[in-house]
Order: sequence, then structure tokens, then C-alpha cells
Amino acid sequence: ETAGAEKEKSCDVLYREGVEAYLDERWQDCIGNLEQAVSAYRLLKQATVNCRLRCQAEADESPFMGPKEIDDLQFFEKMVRKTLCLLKCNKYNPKGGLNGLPKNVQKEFEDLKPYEYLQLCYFQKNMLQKAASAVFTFLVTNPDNEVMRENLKFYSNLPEVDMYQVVNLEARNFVSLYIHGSEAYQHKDYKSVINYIEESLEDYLRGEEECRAYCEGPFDQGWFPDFIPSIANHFTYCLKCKQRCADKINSLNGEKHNDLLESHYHFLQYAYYKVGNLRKACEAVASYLMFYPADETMLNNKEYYLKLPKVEKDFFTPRKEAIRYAQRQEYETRLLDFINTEFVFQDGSKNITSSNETENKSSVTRMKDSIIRAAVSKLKLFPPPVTKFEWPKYGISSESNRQEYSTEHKQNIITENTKHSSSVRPEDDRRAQEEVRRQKKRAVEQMQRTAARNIRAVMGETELQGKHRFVAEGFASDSECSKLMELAQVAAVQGDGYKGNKSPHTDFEKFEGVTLGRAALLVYLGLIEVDMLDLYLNLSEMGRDYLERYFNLKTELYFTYTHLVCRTALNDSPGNRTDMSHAVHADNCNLLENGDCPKIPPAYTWRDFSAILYLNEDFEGGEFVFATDLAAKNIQSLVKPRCGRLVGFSAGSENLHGVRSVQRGRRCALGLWFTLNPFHEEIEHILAKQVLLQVQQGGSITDQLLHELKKHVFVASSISNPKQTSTITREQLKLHDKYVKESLSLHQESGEMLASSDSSSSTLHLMYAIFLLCSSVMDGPFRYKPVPANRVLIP
Ligand SMILES: O=C(O)CCC(=O)C(=O)O
Ligand SMILES: [Fe+3]
Repeated sequence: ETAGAEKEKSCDVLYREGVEAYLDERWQDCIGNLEQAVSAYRLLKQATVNCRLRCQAEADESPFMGPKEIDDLQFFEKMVRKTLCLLKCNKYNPKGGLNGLPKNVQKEFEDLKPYEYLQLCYFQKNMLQKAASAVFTFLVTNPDNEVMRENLKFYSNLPEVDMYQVVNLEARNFVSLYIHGSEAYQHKDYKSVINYIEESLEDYLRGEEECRAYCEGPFDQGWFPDFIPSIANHFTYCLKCKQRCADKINSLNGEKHNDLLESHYHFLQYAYYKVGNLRKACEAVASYLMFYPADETMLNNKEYYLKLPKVEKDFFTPRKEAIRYAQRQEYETRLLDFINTEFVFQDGSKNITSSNETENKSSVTRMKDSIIRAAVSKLKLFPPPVTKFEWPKYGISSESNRQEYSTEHKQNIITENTKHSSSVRPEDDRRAQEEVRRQKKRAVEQMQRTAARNIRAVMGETELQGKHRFVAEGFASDSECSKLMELAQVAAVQGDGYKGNKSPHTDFEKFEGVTLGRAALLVYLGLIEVDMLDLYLNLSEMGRDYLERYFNLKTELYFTYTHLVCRTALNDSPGNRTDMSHAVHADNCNLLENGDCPKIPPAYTWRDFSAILYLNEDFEGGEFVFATDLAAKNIQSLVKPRCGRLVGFSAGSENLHGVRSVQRGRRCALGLWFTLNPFHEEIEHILAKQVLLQVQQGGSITDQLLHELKKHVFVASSISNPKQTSTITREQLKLHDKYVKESLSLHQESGEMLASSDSSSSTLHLMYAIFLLCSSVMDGPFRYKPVPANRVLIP
């Protein structure tokens, strides 16, 4: 390897570093890495696709060893030759082409995920025009993405953004060629029309060929051991993918044109006629008619041309590429129709391969699954290839043959069990079992938590006058409420969880909060009782369980932020206050005065549900309100805080809410915010659980915590699969080292407060490292209120 090649970072490393930079808010690095990653991916994909196309051409041309029509031997000979070619070709591809790229990363690129990040990083660097183009690029492939649609709307309102200059950064050349061609047409410059449109046609067809070649990838829809079924299955999978290419490519800057290909011939027939090339004009007419044989305009044109003295009947020969395209299209459609009627396809819903797989799929996959399915059914726009779930599963499998023998039916319905056992790889099986175990464990814990409680909903959408909101009671007993209040009393720091801001909402109240990370750290240091942390965690878990059930969620709800917070009226605050303790807002978008609520930073856009569990009622004011406007003129409903009462709602603009001023006394509540996106799972929550586990069981925490830390550094770098605890890479370790180093220096600064503990303990360093990872601790000053320790838990 040369030095140059060594320095060059691979596509997935660039991507990971881009995402890391994004997470660390290093916007310039984010942009640099992700832009490079995107072009690196393009190169990899091009290399792979080029090989496939080249080898196809080569195999098409090579002479056969034997005569035609013997046991399909020529077909197989061709496949063998093509394989040989592919092996050689891919060997010279940089980094093995797409094969060298992890599948999940490939999927992210195909979904244009990098543009989601890029958008934000451009935004942060005030590169608004680029940000808008990144959003637009993402939307061309994911037109149903609400957040990005909102974002585009947001950008379109900015004076700095010129919507005419917003482009699809992933568009093929034919888009601009075609647009130039139609402009030339308007200017009656027919020579240019011919040049542009011929070139556009070539690039369009090439694009579709490349898309089709990309479909000839690996098959991971189960294992069909028999020779013929295995070929047939893989072939069908490819064919379905290929059939989607036409639909994927026929858009001009986001606008769909189902006759985009055909319209090329329309332009051409006219332009060739205008420059006097009648033969070519007629060829274009005939080509167009291959696709639309009954098109009246074109038939009239044909008649018109036929009457011209120089035109002969045989001029109307369709062009070669049009014949090939149309015939292939027709054959493929017929074949697919046949397959669709003669075989049963197993789609994600309720069956075999998937019954096992869907249930055990990670919840990320499940979530994406449903989003994609919804998008597909609505738009008929198909997501890109490569992933497990986008196409219906099907089984023309060996099991199906068995079925055929045993029943008279032609259709093959594969039953749950047969498929199950043969198609799941041991690795998947292990993960699946783990997931089942995890879910069972959660269900048991859930029952234990709620066993002695009488949790009941007391207000719903009608009473509260709005969608997706409720009030329930019975989450906590009086003694539990007091205990958490006490925790807030001893452990809260002003501004903790509010980036150090003491009075983020009103000058007349003091805000004090305890994040979970802080509570865990205090327990770890022996400064507060373990039970307090246990309770904090338990109550939050109950809130989550209840929301999942109340809203009937199909996928897991993740904590994204948890905060025990008290608001205390200051002694000198005036008695006639009209301000709010917490102005009306939505939890995941920025409510503007005109009522719009753009879902962009600094809002916590990933929050999907919120719940507030109240801990006391001995104060004046402080009512929670649902309102319809920023000024709280129009109140829909009001919830009076009380120990054990919980208000839950979806976190969007449909649930604007606020808190009325606390006139006297102290109002404490446990705020819970949830996300459906595991990428935004709250690290502090997981760590707090780990700390609790260790302290309760008295075992050594080091390995477990190390494991968690690794996992979360891993999360930061591989967002698509946060549950994966794969081996950690060098980059991740470097990051880890960095945190440990930072923690060490902090450790020295706060030596005073740690005097009672073993300051050289690597566990402690690790703890610091971990807490550095926790944003809220990083934000505020790293200092603790010394609270007398009744038990020292650190050896
Ligand atoms: O404390 C409450 O009742 C609501 C607080 C709230 O809405 C928030 O912090 O987002
Ligand atoms: Fe809120």
C-alpha cells in the first residue's frame, strides 16, 4: 500500500466521523467529512455498478462453448463467465466497491441520511442556500418526511434563500440536459434541442441501467437451499428491484414525470423534422409509438410525415434502444404478473420469515419499516434497494414445493414453522432470542413496578380539549413524592439541566433541577441514598410504560431527557404577577408568534412524547395549561398539580402547553421526555441504571460500565444500530481515551470533594468520563453541593 492510499479515509470512516462531528457540534468538520463521505460513496457505488455493467456486456459478447438449447447451458455459461469477470473487476475496485461497506451504512447512504445531518451543519454555519438544497435532496427520495418538509418551508421563508437556486444535489446529469433541451425548444433552437435531448436520453437510460445493475446485489431474504428455488428467489428479488428503477429515476428536481423517457422522443421527432432530418424524425415517432401505440398526436404526426414526398414507410423503424427498452419492459411485467399470481409473497405483516423476524427486529428497523411502508402505500414511490424490509418477502422455496404436493392448491402458502427453522441464521437467532428475553424481562419488571398501584386515567382528549393528551393518577404515593422532593432539596443545583441558567423562564422564580446523571453520581459518591435513585428511575419507568400503553405504541418509547425540577416563588416577587412560570410552548418545535412551529434546532426535534409527573400541591398557582396560542389567551384546559398525577401528551405543535406562575411556595415535578428514535436515547438514564445495579448488587461495576461506555461511544458513531455491541474500533477507543483524559484533569480540579474516595481508582476516572459524556453535566459547572454521606459506597 502506498502512503497516499493509507491516508485516504474510507467512506464509512468519513461518514462516522462526520456524524461524530455533528454530535460534538463541530459543524465545519461535520460538513467536511460528510461531503467527502457522500462523494466517496458515489465512487464506490459507481465502481461496483460499472463492474456489473461491464461484465454483462462482456458476457453478452463472448462466444459460447456449445450449441444452443441444451439444458439452459448457455445461460449458465454466461453466468459463469460473468462471475469470473466480476471477481476480477471488483478486485481492482477501490476498497472492494460496495462490498467493502457495512450494509447498514450502505442503507443510510441510499436513504440519503447524510443530507439530514449536512442540512443541520450547513444551517449552523449559516450556509443557508446549501442547507436548503440538502433538505431538498433528502426530500426527493423521502417526500413524506414531515420534519424535512417543515424544514424546507422554513428555508423558503428566509430572505437569504433563493428557492430557484435550490437543487437536488444527487440529480443525474440528464436533469439539467433535459431542462436545457426544453429551453432550447422554447427558443426554437432545434439543433441545440437535438444535442441536449439526445445526451439527456443517453444519460437517462444509463441511469436506469445503473440502477438496475445496483439491484444485482446480495440476497438476504432467507436461505433457499435448493438450486432452482434459490435462483428463482434471488432473480425475483432483483426483478422487483429493477422494476422500481423507472419510477425512481423519472423525476426532474423532485417532480415526477411518468412519461419522462418517452417525452425525449417527442422533442426529438419535432426537432429532427425542423432541421430537415426526416428519417430520424420518423424513427423518433416510431420509438414514441412503441410506448404509446394509440397516441393520437403521434399518429397524426405519422400521417403527416407519410404524406411528405421524401418520406418512406420504412423510415418508421423504432430506434434500437427504444425497442429493447419497451420489449424488456413488457416481458418483465408479464413475468412479474405471473409470479405474483402463482406465488404467495410474504410481506412484513403476519407470517413466516417475518413473524419471527419482525418481532425480533430491532425497534429501529421496526420503526423504519412502518414509516417506509406508509410512504410506499401512499405514494407508490419505492425506497431504495438493499435493505431487508422494503420489499415483500416471498417464498418460492423448497417448503413451498412440499405444500404443492400435499395440497391441490397451486399457490404456495408457507406455514410459520417450516420457514422459521430454515431461514434464520444462527446469528439472527441468537439476537432474536436475546430480544425476546429482554422484552419478557421488561414485562415482568413492568408488572412488579405497577403491582401495588392503582394507576388510572382520569381525563382524556374530550376533557382536555385536544388530541393525544391525558391525565392519569396514582403513579406515586405521598411518601414517594416526599422522598423525591427531598432529593430535589438536597441534590438540586440551580440551573442543572438548564445549561446553568438559574431562571430560564421567569425572573420571579428560582428553578432547581436534578438530572438522572447527577443523581446517579451522587449515589455513586455516597452522597445520597440509593433508594432515592431507585425511586427516581422507577417512577420514570412507570411513566414510560403507561404512555406506551395509553397511546398504544407499536414501537418502544425511549427516554430522551429526564428531569426532576422545582420552581420556587421568590420572596420578593409581586403578588399580582401576570407572567407565566413557563411560557406556552411545544416540546419539539419552536413556537413562533404567528403560530408556526418549525421543527428545527434549537428545538428538541426528536422528542415525540412528554409526561410530567407532579409531586406536590402545597403552593399557589403553577397550574399546567393546554393553550392554543403563545400568549396563553386561549386556554383549552388546565391541570392542577398534585402528588402522583401525571399529564401525558404528544410532543408536537398539537399540544401547546405552559405553566402558570407560581405565586407562592415550591412546585416540584418529574419531567419525562420520550423519543421513538433510539439514537436519541438518554445516556444518563442507562448509566443511572447501571450505577443502581452495581450499588444494589455490590458487584464490580467496572466491566459493566466499560461496556456501557463502549456501547455509547459506539452509538455516537453508528447511529443506525445503537443496540449493537460490536467490537469497538480504534476511532472509538480514541474518543474514549479523550474522555478519560478530560476526566482526569477535572478529577484533579475537584480533588477536594473527592478526598474521601480513592482518587486513583480507574473506576472513578471512568465515571467521570461517562459523566462528561452526559451533556447536562458537561454544560454546567462541574461542582457538587457537599451533602453529608451516611454511607460510603466506594471501596
Ligand atoms: O412543569 C410542567 O408542568 C410543564 C413543564 C414543561 O412543559 C416543560 O418543561 O417542557
Ligand atoms: Fe413542555
